[in-house]
Amino acid sequence: MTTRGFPEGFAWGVATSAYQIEGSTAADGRGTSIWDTFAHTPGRVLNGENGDVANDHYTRYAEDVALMASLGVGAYRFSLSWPRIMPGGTVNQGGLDFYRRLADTLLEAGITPYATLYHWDLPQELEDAGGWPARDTAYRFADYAAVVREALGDRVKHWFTVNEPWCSAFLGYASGDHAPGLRSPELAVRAAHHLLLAHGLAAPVLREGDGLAGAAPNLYAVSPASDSELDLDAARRIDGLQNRFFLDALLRGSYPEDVVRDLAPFGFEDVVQAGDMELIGGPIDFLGVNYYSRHTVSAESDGGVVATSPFASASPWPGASHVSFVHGGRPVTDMGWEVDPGGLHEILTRVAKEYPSVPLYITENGAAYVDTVVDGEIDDHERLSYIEAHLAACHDAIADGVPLKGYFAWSFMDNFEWGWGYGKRFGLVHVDYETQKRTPKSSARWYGQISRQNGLP
Ligand SMILES: N=[N+]=NCCCCNC(=O)[C@@H]1[C@H]2[C@H](O)[C@@H](O)[C@H](O)[C@@H](CO)[C@@H]12
Repeated sequence: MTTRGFPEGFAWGVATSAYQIEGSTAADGRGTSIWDTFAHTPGRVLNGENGDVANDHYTRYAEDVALMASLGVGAYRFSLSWPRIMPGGTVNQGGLDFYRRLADTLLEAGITPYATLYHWDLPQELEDAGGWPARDTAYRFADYAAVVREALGDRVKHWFTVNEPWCSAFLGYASGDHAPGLRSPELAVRAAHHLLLAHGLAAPVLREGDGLAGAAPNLYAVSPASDSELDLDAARRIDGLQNRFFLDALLRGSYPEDVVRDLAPFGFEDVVQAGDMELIGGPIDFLGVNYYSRHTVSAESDGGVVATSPFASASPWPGASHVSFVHGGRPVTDMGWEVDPGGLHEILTRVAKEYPSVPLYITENGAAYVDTVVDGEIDDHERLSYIEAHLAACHDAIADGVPLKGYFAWSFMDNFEWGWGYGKRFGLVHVDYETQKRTPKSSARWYGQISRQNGLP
């Protein structure tokens, strides 16, 4: 019974990424990625875990697609492994064949494929040549996009260029929490621009013919801890670095002046070259929004950071290291992230109101909670409630005029949670890593029902 229906054709999906689920990291010509290197570096990932096997999705993809179909979801957002497709800069048909098989299996099951080209697994040889701080990497990404478009464009029509460029740039090159694990704000600001330039160069390639493309930034609602001038400025800085830097560039083709000013001490002025912003702000068919939580910030001096790995990190906030993240008094998930569905409504209505109109997808939303298996069943009511509350916020946003076209739950199944390894479970489907057994949690069955009826009770 649906009392809160969603628009006809709304895409109900689940999402994953290559390094987090595929495994088979040396199969069929795959090259090394920066996450292979990072995860195999002692002290970088909790318990020394890595993606060598992960969910063994590379060999079990048909089983996983059948499970998706049985649940009733209609769309699947996955990522392509750049080092599987272009190891050493050369086209690897063995890697492309896997994604041809995966796309064909999805289409046969009536599931629409949405492919992300970059979900953090940069080929190691490109990192060795300078990584995202090096401008040339953006041009290598455009070459990769052309190969992908040519090989898979007959099967895949929906493309996301880069996933969460904020994470790749600031967790990868400033805090060191993510691969390649560097701690240089100067490199991070260069990486942020070149990830957006990569998007700007690749989007026109992916949009040729009947291709549709966008990017998938991670956006947060941001609140000051108080209405003091210092806290208001702290919130401005974090909102600028986290949200407006990416939204302004992608949707207006310019960077916010206050953020450019805050980043000037790190050499940001020298990174942007003539023509870059026209490319970055070029036409897209939709924008993905990854939303998880709200930041509540105060102007403390401890440079507090919402941890993304269990190891000590530097600040991922160049120009705002004096900021501290405070608890807003809301329930938190197993990641320590506050549950705030109102923040999703806030972000969606803000993008719709303040930026040029563009169709939106929720490309990631979900929650990690500790799951307990009882008699082979997992009753993950907290995760189900989290998703239900955020879907209600989506429904309200649509009613308020937001052109929201779909929602992808993060994640289809438990997977490798970056610096935390396998201990943080986001999946609608439970994975027993000893046996690779998949078990739908109560949230999976519930979400499949919502998908089939295209609405909430
Ligand atoms: N300071 N600080 N900040 C902490 C912010 C970390 C933000 N992490 C994400 O948004 C990642 C996104 C990713 O696409 C997916 O691959 C991850 O599995 C999920 C769950 O973690 C989310």
